[in-house]
Amino acid sequence: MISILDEHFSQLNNFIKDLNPTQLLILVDENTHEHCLPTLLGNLETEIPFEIIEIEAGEELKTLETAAQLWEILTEFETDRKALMINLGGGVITDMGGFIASTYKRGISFTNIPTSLLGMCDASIGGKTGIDHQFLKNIIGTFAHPEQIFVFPEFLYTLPFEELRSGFAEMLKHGLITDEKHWNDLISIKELTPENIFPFIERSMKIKQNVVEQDFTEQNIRKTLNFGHTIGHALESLFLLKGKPIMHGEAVALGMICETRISFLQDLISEETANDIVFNIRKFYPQLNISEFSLEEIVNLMKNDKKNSAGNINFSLLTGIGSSTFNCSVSLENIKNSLLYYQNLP
Ligand SMILES: NC(=O)c1ccc[n+]([C@@H]2O[C@H](COP(=O)([O-])OP(=O)(O)OC[C@H]3O[C@@H](n4cnc5c(N)ncnc54)[C@H](O)[C@@H]3O)[C@@H](O)[C@H]2O)c1
Ligand SMILES: O=C(O)C(=O)C[C@@H](O)[C@H](O)[C@H](O)COP(=O)(O)O
Ligand SMILES: [Zn+2]
Repeated sequence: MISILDEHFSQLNNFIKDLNPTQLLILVDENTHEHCLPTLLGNLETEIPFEIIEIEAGEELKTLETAAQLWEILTEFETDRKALMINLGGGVITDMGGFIASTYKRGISFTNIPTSLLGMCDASIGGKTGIDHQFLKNIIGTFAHPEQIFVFPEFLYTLPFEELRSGFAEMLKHGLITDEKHWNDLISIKELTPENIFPFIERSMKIKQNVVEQDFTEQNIRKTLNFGHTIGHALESLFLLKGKPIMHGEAVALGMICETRISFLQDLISEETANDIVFNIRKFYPQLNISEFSLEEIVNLMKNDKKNSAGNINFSLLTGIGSSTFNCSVSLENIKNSLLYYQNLP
């Protein structure tokens, strides 16, 4: 269940009262510690003992090493199975915290309080938890639902602009795969500010929740939520590997441009529609230089995509603005063409 928090965080307080956990473990990174934790603690009304666990911010820390440290901290705290983990942060914190909670002692309860736009519209919802390993995105993880998700949109006021723009890419994806009106509303935004985005956050959350409810473990339709990620994740991994990490949303925007082009090359959409989509994505995202990466490196990483089966790289593609399909096999030629197309965009 998703609740939009009131100014006193009453829904969260009631939830904790009803659950009555033995301990609260509040996971934050350095930025959410500074910008979001004071608001949470100022509103928390409970006698239940709590511990704050802070990790450094960034995708580079979404690793097995950090996970091991967190499991160790829980054993030091003598955390039992009736504890509640509260993940207060962006997608890195909710992915990592959900993974720790769902594996420690075979699973303790956790709840997500997303603080980034990407977290609110996407990462906190749907129960995909995980960490990266050997630079492969989310390659180790679980499907585990948070008890509840509590959203406080005002947290976005301290989020840096580039992070807001990163989250906006997943919102654009939601429009492209299921809802033309949502897409049109989003591309009409002139300037990416929290106020301009607020009216559309709930729609994105609902789109994600609705898809997940139909296919929690990603056997079919949930794969559409991965549009832009086959190429996006491969490039995100490569940038990470080279020590120049890009934001997840930037990678998704890049991936959506390439995979929109592939949707055209596969005769699923017209060139006019593809160009229109690419034009609108590019209004928000600067071009990334991917010329240092070879096709072979990119395709090798795609071989680890979780949508693949029997050695086939499966893409989720667009069949229009607001409609999509999945399990599409794409020739190496078309993958290459889409990357060259991106590289040569004016
Ligand atoms: N599980 C899923 O379904 C899912 C969906 C999409 C993305 N993801 C994952 O989510 C991650 C990306 O999430 P993200 O973009 O939120 O990254 P993030 O968690 O690294 O947060 C981005 C940055 O913003 C800071 N921050 C967060 N909230 C803030 C606030 N209110 N004020 C100031 N600073 C704040 C963070 O400290 C961090 O530096 C990736 O690892 C991606 O793979 C998971
Ligand atoms: O929830 C989903 O399903 C998604 O695909 C949402 C994506 O935006 C998200 O980045 C997700 O973490 C990707 O999952 P993965 O299985 O490709 O690692
Ligand atoms: Zn994503």
